[in-house]
Amino acid sequence: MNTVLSCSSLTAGYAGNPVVRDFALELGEGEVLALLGPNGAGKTTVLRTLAGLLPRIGGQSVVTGRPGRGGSRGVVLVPDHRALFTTLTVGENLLLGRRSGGPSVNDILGYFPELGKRLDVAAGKLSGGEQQMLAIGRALIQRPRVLLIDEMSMGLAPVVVQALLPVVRQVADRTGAAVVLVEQHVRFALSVADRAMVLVHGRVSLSGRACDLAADPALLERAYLGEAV
Ligand SMILES: Nc1ncnc2c1ncn2[C@@H]1O[C@H](COP(=O)(O)OP(=O)(O)OP(=O)(O)O)[C@@H](O)[C@H]1O
Repeated sequence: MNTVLSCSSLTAGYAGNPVVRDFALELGEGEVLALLGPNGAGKTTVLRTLAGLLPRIGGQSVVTGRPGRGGSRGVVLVPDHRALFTTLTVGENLLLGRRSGGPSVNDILGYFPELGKRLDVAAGKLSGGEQQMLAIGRALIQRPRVLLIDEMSMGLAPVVVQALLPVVRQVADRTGAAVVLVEQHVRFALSVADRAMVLVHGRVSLSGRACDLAADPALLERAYLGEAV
């Protein structure tokens, strides 16, 4: 499998103060990683650092493969607050992310047909689930090499999350993007991910195949508590 994202000895944090230490990750084409862990563990800090929004304190983070067309180095982050232009329409929000030679608005509607009926509606008037679709759609139209999704379920009913997560799997399978998914709905996340990591107090306490972690809730619980596993 071609490696898309590789980082090693990554130290991440704020104003030179480390929050995450010695983080290492290698992700291949079309691979989905669930990055799990309790509140304050450093998951968002990892995503923001991988996206280049937060300067690295130390270590390496490299994206390989075809040159990225969206965001820094082809890495696109969908933040937990979604960061939509609420007064612009769905169509306008999508077009703002469009890159020449990249996917069209219609391509994106293939993932989210519901948005097709709402193209002229202001993003701020959409339901929470529709807003999340739009946030992911706006990331996809940038044709990410690496797609980082932070707490896609924030404020959404579990049934909505259950409907949205399979799209993440489809995106990875169809476009070859490597995906890092930060998600509090652990079971749902593990059901679409290939691999998973548990981060506690800025360090990885468990890493393995998603199916193995899903099959061993006691192991996951120990990892969340930061116990040796
Ligand atoms: N802008 C900031 N400046 C300084 N410290 C910050 C900043 N943002 C986050 N932190 C600290 O970094 C640590 C990790 O936060 P982070 O948001 O990465 O955790 P998280 O695992 O994503 O948590 P949650 O699941 O609650 O979103 C916390 O102690 C937090 O207080």
